[in-house]
Amino acid sequence: PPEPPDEDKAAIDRMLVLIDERLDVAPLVAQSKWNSGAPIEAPEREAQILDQVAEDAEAAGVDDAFARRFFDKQFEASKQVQRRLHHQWLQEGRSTFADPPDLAEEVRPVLDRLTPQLIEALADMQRIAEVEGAGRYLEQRAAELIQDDFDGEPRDVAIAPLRERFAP
Ligand SMILES: C=C(O[C@@H]1C=C(C(=O)O)C=C[C@H]1O)C(=O)O
Repeated sequence: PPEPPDEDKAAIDRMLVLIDERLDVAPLVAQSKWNSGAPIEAPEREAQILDQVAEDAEAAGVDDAFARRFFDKQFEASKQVQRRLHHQWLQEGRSTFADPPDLAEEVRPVLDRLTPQLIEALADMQRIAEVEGAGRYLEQRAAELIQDDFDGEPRDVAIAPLRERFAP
């Protein structure tokens, strides 16, 4: 079957690695919220990120609805990891963590640094979605580059907006 050009494969890999990096932050968020008792859902924080996304997406030529849906799914994947971990810790009767990361000072800035990189990667994905073989390559590499924690469910959620857009 046809494969995308090397350059497009590299761009897909970059996107998948960024998704994985973002998912890797979720356990830190979960730890800090476990200690503070802050809710997993932070709608005003999501809205703030989406405002930034709308601006940056326009500048990068990324379709606004695509960018919004993509980030919504990254939030959902992160919250899924957080909920699973809190559930696990509750079952274990875990007490608070000795040295949790600070959400505002340490954890959210990591996510904020990933946001513009993800938008650049989205601009590539928007173009590559039409390339023959891109969907197949995406599927294959997602399994290799993104963590399969919690039966790979957060991974599936995170890549759904790409899957929907990519040609098989
Ligand atoms: C990551 C957090 O938890 C949730 C997920 C978010 C995200 O993935 O960016 C944002 C807000 C919260 O709904 C957070 O509170 O920062």
